[in-house]
Amino acid sequence: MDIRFEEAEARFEKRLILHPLTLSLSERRIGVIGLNGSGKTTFVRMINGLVTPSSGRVSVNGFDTIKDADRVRAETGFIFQNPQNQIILPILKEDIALGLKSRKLSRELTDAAVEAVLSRFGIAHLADRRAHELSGGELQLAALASVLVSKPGILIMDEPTNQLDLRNRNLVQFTIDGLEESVIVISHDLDLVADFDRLLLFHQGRLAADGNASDVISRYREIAA
Ligand SMILES: Nc1ncnc2c1ncn2[C@@H]1O[C@H](COP(=O)(O)OP(=O)(O)OP(=O)(O)O)[C@@H](O)[C@H]1O
Repeated sequence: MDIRFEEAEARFEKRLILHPLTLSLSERRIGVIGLNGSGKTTFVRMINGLVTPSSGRVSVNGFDTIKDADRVRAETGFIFQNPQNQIILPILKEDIALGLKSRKLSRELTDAAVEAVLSRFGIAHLADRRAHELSGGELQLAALASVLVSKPGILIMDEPTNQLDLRNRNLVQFTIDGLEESVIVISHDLDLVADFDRLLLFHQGRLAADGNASDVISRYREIAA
């Protein structure tokens, strides 16, 4: 994974939301923390091109998020804060197959890929269930399957343990820990990111700390106090 921000800033209308930022990301597990409204979601949305820089540049594995938007979307899977918004078709296996549509695979290969990704997350038994019948934790795993079926190398997750009970939260943590893909996770759940390779702390639209987890979490505790 090679993500680069070069003096990249984000504005909504004229308001500066993310101050010009220059950094490179290559670690396998990166956490993004900070107070509500500090700019975390805006930052991760700049990585997959959902938010484009109003000046400066963002690139993912050498692809510019504006000029090569399609390539950037293919490299980065995005799991939104509410996984129910991620699942479009009512039946889970059909929704997951949707992620493979652009590949124009045969029915057999599509079915095999869907089965494989559902098994990977231990939810093959939910293949024929309706998405709205799933529990929060099952839905979170289903959202992971629906994104990873198209094999993006980078996974971005916005508060993946939000609203989950302890068991499902642990399940999601265990799943993240076992992923071979690079992951960038926004979380207010500090235990989730405490052993990540690198943490970024945002505060008032600026990168306030960047480094190993214990140092950055300490800084966050000072800011929040
Ligand atoms: N589409 C938008 N239009 C205008 N302002 C926006 C938009 N999206 C976000 N903002 C503003 O940008 C700032 C940063 O928002 P952002 O969602 O990036 O914060 P966050 O750190 O992810 O917050 P939270 O922890 O509450 O999810 C906030 O003041 C927010 O109101």
